[in-house]
Amino acid sequence: MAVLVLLRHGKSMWNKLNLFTGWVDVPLAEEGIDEALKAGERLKNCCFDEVYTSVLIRSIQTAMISLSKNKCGKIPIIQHNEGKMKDWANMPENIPVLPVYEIEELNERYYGNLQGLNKQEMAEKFGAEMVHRWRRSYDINPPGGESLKDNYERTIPFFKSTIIPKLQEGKNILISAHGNSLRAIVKFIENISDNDIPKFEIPTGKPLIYDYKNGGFIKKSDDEND
Ligand SMILES: O=C(O)[C@@H](CO)OP(=O)(O)O
Repeated sequence: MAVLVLLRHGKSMWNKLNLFTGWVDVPLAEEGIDEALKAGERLKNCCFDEVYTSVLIRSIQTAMISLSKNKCGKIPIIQHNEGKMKDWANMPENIPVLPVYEIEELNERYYGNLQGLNKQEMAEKFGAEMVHRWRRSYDINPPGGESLKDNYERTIPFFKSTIIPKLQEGKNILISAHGNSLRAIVKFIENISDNDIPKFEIPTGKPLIYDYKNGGFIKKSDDEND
């Protein structure tokens, strides 16, 4: 058996300003740092074997800050291209490294022309229903951006080819990513339909914990022990 934890990054500076963010590399707000610490407290006894983030700083910060609370004694080390960084990346044998991989396929959906614009102002300009469809539907693209389906089609092949085999090996995995790349993963593992996915939201900084056994995912309740 293995454990999979999905953690949406804590509130970012642009979440606070209600701006469409997408691939803009915005850091956590103070509130988001606090959420990451609280998530770390909840996960402190979860002994991860590998950690995956997107390449965006808000997901990397959330992973590293939450791991600062971990009691399993491993040192999270962001892995770079071994070829170029081999000497630098080499850690002394006696350090229990927790490898952290930055993965582009885990990025937030690309919000195209909306990035940097205010969500409320866009609702006033284009209508609340239209903006809700851009934000939460499965196959409607925001102007110049990715639909959730596009996001799914880049995130799930990575999840199947890299994460599932690790879980099958019994490795405990933390994925620190974004509202929409994680909605894609939850859609896949919980088999949520295209019609139902618009109703599904993932709050910032609140871990979703699954046991993985016999090829299936069993969601754990918020207060269940690890
Ligand atoms: O703007 C974004 O990148 C995302 C997440 O903050 O927004 P939404 O939740 O509306 O998809």
